[in-house]
Amino acid sequence: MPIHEVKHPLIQHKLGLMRRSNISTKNFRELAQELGTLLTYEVTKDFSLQEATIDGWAGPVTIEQIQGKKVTIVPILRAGLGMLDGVLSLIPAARVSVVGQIRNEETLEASTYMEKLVGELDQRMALIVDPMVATGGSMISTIDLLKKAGSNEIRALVLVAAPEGIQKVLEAHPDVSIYTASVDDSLNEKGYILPGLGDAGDKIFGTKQKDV
Ligand SMILES: O=P(O)(O)OC[C@H]1O[C@H](OP(=O)(O)OP(=O)(O)O)[C@H](O)[C@@H]1O
Ligand SMILES: O=c1cc[nH]c(=O)[nH]1
Ligand SMILES: [Mg+2]
Repeated sequence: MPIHEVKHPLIQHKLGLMRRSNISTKNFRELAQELGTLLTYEVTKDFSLQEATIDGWAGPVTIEQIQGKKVTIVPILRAGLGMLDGVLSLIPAARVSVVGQIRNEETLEASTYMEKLVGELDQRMALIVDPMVATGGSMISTIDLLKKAGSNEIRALVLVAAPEGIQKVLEAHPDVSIYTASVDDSLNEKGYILPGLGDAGDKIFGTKQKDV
């Protein structure tokens, strides 16, 4: 299924806390990382296990391991950095491919300003992280460039997604699965998600808090 709205109580509780209008930068940042971790738990649920026999304290023991699963985490700058450490806490050996996308606040079009990808993308699952899918432009542009560079297995972890953006992403890339803490209601006239979180980048980095 390409869209997974993860209804785990911890995820819903923490997302609810992030929606408070008076939340501090510190608290917003902590919750974004924690949700990054919890969504990673969900997105890795179908990773396959292989048996291996190791030396245990009482002799040989058969254990199960995730083997041969290469992953690259792809934070979309800036706001995706706010979830990166949370994802890395569960997949510490993952390589990180950084993509910078900035949305023009007038036209709402995304443009790429940075692209630093790891090698062997055709052999890795790419996990894109960004708190928001609003119009979907930043996500589509990121998936486009990953595919051009060789990615063939892509999943996205987001905190809040608008129905309009989900539809656009899945029309453009039906093979990509999106894991989100919430499918929200709509976009406002400025392209912000309702009820949403406000401007996620500004809240994570402590830059200007504007009314959206
Ligand atoms: O779905 P879209 O309409 O493209 O909007 C979503 C994008 O907007 C935000 O980034 P922004 O461009 O504000 O950059 P920032 O992370 O540096 O604040 C957000 O983090 C997404 O990347
Ligand atoms: O609601 C939104 C939409 C785009 N970017 C954000 O940070 N928030
Ligand atoms: Mg922003």
